[in-house]
Amino acid sequence: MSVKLVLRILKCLQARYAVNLFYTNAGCSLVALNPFQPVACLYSPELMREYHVALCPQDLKPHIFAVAEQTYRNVQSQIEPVNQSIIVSGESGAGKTWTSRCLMKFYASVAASLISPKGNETVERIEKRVLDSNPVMEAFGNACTLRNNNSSRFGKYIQLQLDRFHHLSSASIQTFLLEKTRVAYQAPNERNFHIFYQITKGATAEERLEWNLPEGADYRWLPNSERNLDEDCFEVTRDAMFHLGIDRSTQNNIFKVLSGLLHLGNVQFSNPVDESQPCELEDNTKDFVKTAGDLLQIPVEELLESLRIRTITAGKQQQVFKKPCSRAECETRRDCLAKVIYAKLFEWLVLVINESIYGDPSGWTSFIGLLDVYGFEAFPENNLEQLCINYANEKLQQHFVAHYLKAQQECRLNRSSNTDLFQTRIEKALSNNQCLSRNKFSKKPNFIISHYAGKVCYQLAAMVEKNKDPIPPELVHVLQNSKDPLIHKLFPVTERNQNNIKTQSRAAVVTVVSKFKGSLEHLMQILNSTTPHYIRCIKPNADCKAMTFKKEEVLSQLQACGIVEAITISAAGFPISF
Ligand SMILES: Nc1ncnc2c1ncn2[C@@H]1O[C@H](COP(=O)(O)OP(=O)(O)OP(=O)(O)O)[C@@H](O)[C@H]1O
Repeated sequence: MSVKLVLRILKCLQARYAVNLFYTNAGCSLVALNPFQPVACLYSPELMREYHVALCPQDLKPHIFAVAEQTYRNVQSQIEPVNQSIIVSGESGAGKTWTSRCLMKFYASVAASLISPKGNETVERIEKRVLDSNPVMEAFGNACTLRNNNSSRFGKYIQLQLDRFHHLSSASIQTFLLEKTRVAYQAPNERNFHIFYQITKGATAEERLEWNLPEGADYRWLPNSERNLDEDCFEVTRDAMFHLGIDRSTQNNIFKVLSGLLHLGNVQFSNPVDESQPCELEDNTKDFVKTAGDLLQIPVEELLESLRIRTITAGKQQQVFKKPCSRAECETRRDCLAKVIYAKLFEWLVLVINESIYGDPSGWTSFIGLLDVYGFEAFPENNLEQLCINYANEKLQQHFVAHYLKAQQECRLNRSSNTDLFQTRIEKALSNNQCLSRNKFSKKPNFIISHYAGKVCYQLAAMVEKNKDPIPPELVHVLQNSKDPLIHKLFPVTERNQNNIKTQSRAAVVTVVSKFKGSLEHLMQILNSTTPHYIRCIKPNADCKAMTFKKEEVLSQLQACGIVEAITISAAGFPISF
């Protein structure tokens, strides 16, 4: 592509940014530069109205409301495909969540139903419930990272469903790939999910007593809690949960379980003197395991056994042996227990939110889908998470290219049982694929994929294990036996696994990739049946500073979101409108 054109695009974006023009049309996409400061009236109700009543919203300044209004009018026009989707993409901190929230507010305002759902004024309006899903999902699914104080650690697709009068009648939410490892591990200078800080900072004296959270107590899984963020506001989360139908007693139950996880994180093991014995508990952590057991309503002996002892069934007689776990295994089990509880809790919350905003399909005739998806990622070390994210980006880019430029790209991913075999299978499956290579100079097993946005080297170590995401059956068993009503609901005893640890361990493993691929394919089917609109969020500088535009950083993002590539493929190039 011509260097001149790239420079022209950059110059244009920079000039506009300098005079507070954050949105620019680039052909079929809207480029959204993050202002990193509040901009007066940029999202006011008056401005929403202006775009809503405009004769031709596209003639007004480029804005996300112009995209939103155009999308809404497409639905009203009833021209096939009636259903619409807005794909909001960009790297961490670029402004996807902010943009999605503003789009939801726009639709909650312009597509507000004239009467309350079910004709009952006391029932919370659907628009409010849809908006209330944001603080709840953000409290449980967002965290402060090096790149963004309020980073979404999951992908989200929300479908706003409209009735035949084009009023918002219901909605549904689908989430992808929650970064559950964060519960038990936070990178230096990063934090755990916001909700943990909200409960430790915002609980009342009475709740502190009940949840066993004394003021100023230290938790290993709660780093950097001295940093106070706007996102630490517990009351907002609680109110939103309440409006979504999660009553105070269930909330109490949730927070108690979360406190149990914090105590679990403080449990430390030490090697036993006699190796045939289970690991010992470090002296200063004995109280933590007891409190964790109390809060999770699991007898402490059972909890300790599930963390320290593996059950093996062997021989013709199917004899059951018990083998003490090593210290590292105990720690992995402790972390796994926390992750599995948190992931199930998040899944359950999404289910509750969906129930609260659900509408019978006979009540809606069209929809507008908003996809807030993590952008292309390339770190010094990349693993399964990046592979999944970049695979999703490949799919979306393919969709973008196919939709506008009718070109094709392919990138494949398989699963296997161990690192070497996996490497061999990848190489075999893709032997004729020029997009695959390997860093032969690295001692670590790896493979490189040439994505549309650049090459990424993936480390194979632990990838296969991460993909299987194994949960020791003893942990499932102990959770199924918990007396806590919420945990009981999250881990029901099914007929298949009742009292049968062996069956659980042999149960078909649904890998992370196969699950992710399945939901992605489902999503792509939906997107393919809609008219797509693209909003490409760009982070003008990595330091999140206002009024700072770094050309190289913007350029690499334009490349990563495919705008530069799209212009390259398109001989004509995209028009840029001011
Ligand atoms: N339009 C905007 N106006 C003012 N500030 C903004 C705007 N968009 C984003 N920001 C600022 O940038 C921060 C990061 O934005 P946001 O959380 O939406 O990023 P993101 O792309 O969703 O990141 P992640 O992928 O990590 O979740 C916000 O917390 C906010 O401070």
